[in-house]
Amino acid sequence: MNAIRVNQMTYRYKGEERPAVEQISFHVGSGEIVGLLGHNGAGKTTVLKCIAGLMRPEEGEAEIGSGAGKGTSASLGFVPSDFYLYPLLTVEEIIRFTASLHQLNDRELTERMNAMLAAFQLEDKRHEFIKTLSHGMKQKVALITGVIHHPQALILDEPMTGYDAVSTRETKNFLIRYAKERGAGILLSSHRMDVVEDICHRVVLIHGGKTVFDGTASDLKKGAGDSNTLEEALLRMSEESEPGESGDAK
Ligand SMILES: Nc1ncnc2c1ncn2[C@@H]1O[C@H](COP(=O)(O)OP(=O)(O)OP(=O)(O)O)[C@@H](O)[C@H]1O
Repeated sequence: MNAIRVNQMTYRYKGEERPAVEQISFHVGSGEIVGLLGHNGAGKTTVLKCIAGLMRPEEGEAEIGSGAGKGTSASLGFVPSDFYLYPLLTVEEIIRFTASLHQLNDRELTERMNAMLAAFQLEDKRHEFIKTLSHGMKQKVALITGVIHHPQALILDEPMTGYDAVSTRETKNFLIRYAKERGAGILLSSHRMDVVEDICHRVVLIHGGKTVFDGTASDLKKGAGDSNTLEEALLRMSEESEPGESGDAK
């Protein structure tokens, strides 16, 4: 079963001659974590926002979830890289507010919130105002708000930017557990290749708005001249895809 299926998706920003992403297709299976990779400007955020329904592709579509929850907002969790949390609410208030949009009952919500605050070592911050938190703490709260309703598909744009080693480990463990225990599909964009190698079952590499690889990280390295690291593989694959792609021809 698929948590996310992207079918021939093309998106062009208003007034732009070239589409930012073109004919992108891939899927994220239930229980699978997929990394969306690519250099700055490759089109990752555009793809994620189209999948999340924040922008309407000019061609193609994304299907979210399966079974009874298919296509409903309950089946999707999205945490953008430029997430916004109202600064004058407390951590608990903002989680409760988000959960109220999904009609969770109070017992369910309290159990989930307590477990997640504990997983991210934020229990002592529950009554603090958002404005008093560090960026890393806010990012974890944003993740909690994106996942509190237990979506089948979780989409995360750069979820671990600027994280220290402890926060990175907490979040990696949380995502691995979430995908496994709930059978959810997670799609995340990241420039953190260590994270991608550790937790992603597959990677999708886009370059100049087009898919240039879909497979495992180790196959990506093998296919890119037996690269030692994922960074090296990315550089090589992107260079190979350069002629005619003109990803920077804006
Ligand atoms: N609002 C916009 N209007 C016009 N062009 C845009 C807009 N937002 C993004 N783009 C262009 O679309 C292309 C893809 O951008 P996108 O933000 O999806 O890339 P990205 O892979 O997420 O990059 P990064 O790793 O830097 O976050 C880029 O060429 C970018 O300049």
